[in-house]
Amino acid sequence: MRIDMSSTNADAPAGGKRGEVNVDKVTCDFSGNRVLHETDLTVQAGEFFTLLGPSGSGKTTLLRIIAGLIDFTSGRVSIDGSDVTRLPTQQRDIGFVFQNYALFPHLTVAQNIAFGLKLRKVRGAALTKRVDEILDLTELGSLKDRHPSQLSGGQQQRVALGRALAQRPRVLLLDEPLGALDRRLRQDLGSEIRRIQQESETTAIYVTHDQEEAYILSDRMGVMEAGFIRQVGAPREVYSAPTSAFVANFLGETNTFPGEVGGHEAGATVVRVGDYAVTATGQPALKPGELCTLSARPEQIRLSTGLGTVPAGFEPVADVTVTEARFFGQTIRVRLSDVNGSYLVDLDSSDSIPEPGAPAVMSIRSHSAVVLPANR
Ligand SMILES: Nc1ncnc2c1ncn2[C@@H]1O[C@H](COP(=O)(O)OP(=O)(O)OP(=O)(O)O)[C@@H](O)[C@H]1O
Repeated sequence: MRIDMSSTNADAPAGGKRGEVNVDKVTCDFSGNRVLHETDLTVQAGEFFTLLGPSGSGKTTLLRIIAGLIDFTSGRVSIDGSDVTRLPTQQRDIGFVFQNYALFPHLTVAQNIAFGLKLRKVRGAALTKRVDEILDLTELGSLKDRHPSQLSGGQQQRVALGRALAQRPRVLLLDEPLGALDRRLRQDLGSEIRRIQQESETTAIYVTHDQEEAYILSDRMGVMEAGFIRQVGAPREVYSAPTSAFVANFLGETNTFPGEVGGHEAGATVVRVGDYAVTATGQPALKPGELCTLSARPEQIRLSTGLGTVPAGFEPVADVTVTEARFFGQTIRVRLSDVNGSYLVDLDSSDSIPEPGAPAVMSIRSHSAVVLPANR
């Protein structure tokens, strides 16, 4: 279903979709503490962009600055090329969804959705048509006469989403909207949010600390730490090519090995780890002899019993000892260690389960590990 986007609200800029957001060198201080540092961000019109990061990294602050809810120290926010830095929230043409649904308890689902439209003087047939469109989009038609107290958490959040979209905002801002729901519902409603965003062609900026949610939903994501956006990219790109140890670790389990750059060949970086040499990607500017860290995801690593049994296409990186092996259904999760630290490898569930104390060789798929600057 395509939703009619013709609107009395701000129309699309000539020749394009609406809702491009630009954040330009935004700095924010609270009581003398800097919580955002000269932050730049561009979210394309129609894009689903996620701000992902640990608690306190500045995600909500940045979202609220885009919304116009916070006075910040310096910088500029624009939507569709117009500077909105000094424009009040209600004139920014923005929709919000928060963790606590904030529905009007005395109004039905349909009345909640109609509320903002009525404030904007939408009446009669136009009002009914738009409310029906939103009930279709959010698949709430059969619940339209219920009150919020008669709905599940997931249904209430769909009403909140519908209410936010009813006025065809240029940008939809969502702050941990699935935070109060259980895991299963989070996945289902996450997919729903993505579908609704795509069908309504609305730019979405979504805040979460849950990387799985970010993967499922996002066209691109920005990973935040301590008031900085550390890396921006498509989920797969950021997962497989992190540019810092923080991003590598925050986006999932990873193994790190202290190494030294051996040289560069054919666009790859050869890293020496102890007596071994591994072909990896990233950091072409590091010079031979410079210290670095090699980072590899558990699924990029194989275990073997000796050098003669390293699989084709893999390169040995460390001689280790098995410390623990556990069956996890789809995988066997093996913990290992050597003098440099501990590691994690996922084996296929059909592999044999290694015994604790057994020696093993870890090897990495060629060109799959990432080189990071040392100590980052
Ligand atoms: N009104 C405020 N006054 C003072 N400090 C604040 C205020 N709001 C946020 N902060 C601080 O700013 C920093 C960033 O907070 P923010 O809420 O943006 O983080 P977050 O990444 O969204 O975290 P969470 O996932 O826990 O919501 C934190 O250190 C927080 O304590």
